[in-house]
Amino acid sequence: MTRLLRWARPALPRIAAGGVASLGASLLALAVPQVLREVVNGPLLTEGSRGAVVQAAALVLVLGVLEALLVWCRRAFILTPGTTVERQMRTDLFGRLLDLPMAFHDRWSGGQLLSRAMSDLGMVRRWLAFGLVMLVVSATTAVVGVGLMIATAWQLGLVYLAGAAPVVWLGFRFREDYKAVARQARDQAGDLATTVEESVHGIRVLKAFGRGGDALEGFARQAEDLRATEIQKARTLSRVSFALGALPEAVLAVSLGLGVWLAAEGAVSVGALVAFFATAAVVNAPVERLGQLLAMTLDARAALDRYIEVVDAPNALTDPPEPRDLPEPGRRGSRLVLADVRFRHPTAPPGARDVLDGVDLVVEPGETMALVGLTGSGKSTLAQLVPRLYDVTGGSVLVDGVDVREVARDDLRRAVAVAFEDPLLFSASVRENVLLGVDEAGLGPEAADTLAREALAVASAGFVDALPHGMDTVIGEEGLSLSGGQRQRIALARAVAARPRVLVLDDPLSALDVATEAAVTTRLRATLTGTTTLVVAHRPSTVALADRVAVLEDGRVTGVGRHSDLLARHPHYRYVLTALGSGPREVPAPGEPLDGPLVLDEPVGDGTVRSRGDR
Ligand SMILES: Nc1ncnc2c1ncn2[C@@H]1O[C@H](COP(=O)(O)OP(=O)(O)OP(=O)(O)O)[C@@H](O)[C@H]1O
Repeated sequence: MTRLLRWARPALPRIAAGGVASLGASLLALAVPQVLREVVNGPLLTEGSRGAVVQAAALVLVLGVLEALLVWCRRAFILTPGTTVERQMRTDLFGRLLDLPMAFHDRWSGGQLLSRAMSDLGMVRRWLAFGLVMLVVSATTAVVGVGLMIATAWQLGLVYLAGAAPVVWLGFRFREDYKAVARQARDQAGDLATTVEESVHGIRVLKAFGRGGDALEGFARQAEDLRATEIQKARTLSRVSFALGALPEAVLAVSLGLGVWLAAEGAVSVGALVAFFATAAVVNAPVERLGQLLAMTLDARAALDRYIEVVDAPNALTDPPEPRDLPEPGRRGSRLVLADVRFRHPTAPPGARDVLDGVDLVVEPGETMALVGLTGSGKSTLAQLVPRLYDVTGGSVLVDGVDVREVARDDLRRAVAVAFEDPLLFSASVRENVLLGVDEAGLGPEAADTLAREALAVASAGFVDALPHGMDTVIGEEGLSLSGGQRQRIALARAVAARPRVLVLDDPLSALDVATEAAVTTRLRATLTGTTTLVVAHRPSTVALADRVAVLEDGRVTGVGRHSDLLARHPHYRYVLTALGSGPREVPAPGEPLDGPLVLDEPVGDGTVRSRGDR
């Protein structure tokens, strides 16, 4: 638990003050029996003075009031620091999640991360604010109390102490048993959260395939597993709680018999006997509580372990110690070079070949290069290497001659914008979504507004004007639902608005109909002068956006050239286009066989698209 110091250090003075207050309250409780001893041995048994009894009663009252006051102080001291530590830990976790590379996020499910950020940290806070202090105070009260009991009547005190031996042994056994189930329960709760998250995310698919019942069954099974683990936890705890409750009581029964005999023999005074049992009553409560507190500590430890696993997850994709600035781009734009690039996913099975196996590609300043290859050939992977969402495992990616690993990630990602095929929009207004990659403060609200409008116009997102509040309409998960093509156009506008040096488009027009795609393509070509663009293309109409095409085959680029040239001399390119099968086919003339050759739209120099109807 010492790892918690990293976050708890600023809160330690208040926690320690709370601990001192709590300890004071417990010691005051232990002082009451000592007053009783004096009363019994003095005024009650010998002098019979009424005044002395009243004095003692007043003292007990004062001690009681002080004890209550100190308990209140403990709460006041401890309540805030726990919540502050929790907030800081949660913020650090979120910051870390944003910083960790894609390779980390590929491996971790959303539910596991969510449960670590929420319920695990809640557990740590409760332990810090209550468990830790009570554990220290209970243990100290027990030790001081037993010391007092030995001092009051040593024979009886030693009997009580002998009863502690099995308690310690039980405590160690409990620790071993409980530790494993505490961790298991937290992991299962994380899995359950993952199931909820995935099912809500994929609710459309579940409904469409009528799999709601199966999903519910699977969820119920997981929930039952979690319940069984919680029951196992409770059983383990109840065993030790029973022992911690029953053992001291049994020892007290033996002590009572022995104590009466010792008092009859005159070996201990009646006052000492009364004080011994009154102290034992005070000590028994924290001893009984120890099981609960130990369980809470082990739960908090499991929660902290899970938190630390994320916060301390290794991150190999970091900023260089001395980041370089990208040089000013040339008049025509930036040059993108992939030199002998190799890549394999960290989760790739052993023996699997590298996804990229020595890719060499040069995208000249201001040029638009389409990347074409069979499905699974590594096009998206290659595209993600440019903004450093993954790091190459060999070779290098260079923007204007500088290796992307030598540039600070924020600088690089300002220079390289990406639009993905699956456009993720945040729960925010259209305007905020479009301006995500823009330094709005530096630009001013009016210029930012104009930029957003222009970017939306380039992406042919005129539909935004018809939304209830135009650009201020909230979209995304908690806002208005948009069609796939509408979302793609907003994501494209977001990439365009960032005014990057290098634009990476991972098939961002796939959901558009051919006419809209042609309109977007034409506008993009007119806008992209001075921007170097790499576009992953799945259909010939997207290829039309490009000046040149690169063919990705077996992890290498096996051909680069104009679409028409490649079509003429690159068999794999022809095969890929045929295999994709998404290119427009010419309507066959009456009598012409239906399986005629594929006819592709061909890009012409000025960026417009001409259909090759005259084959
Ligand atoms: N996160 C990942 N972890 C492990 N392997 C992955 C991961 N992402 C992709 N792959 C594998 O890498 C290979 C290339 O995938 P990639 O998505 O780059 O292909 P692609 O050419 O873009 O395919 P498509 O045309 O279908 O979009 C595939 O074999 C895929 O299974």
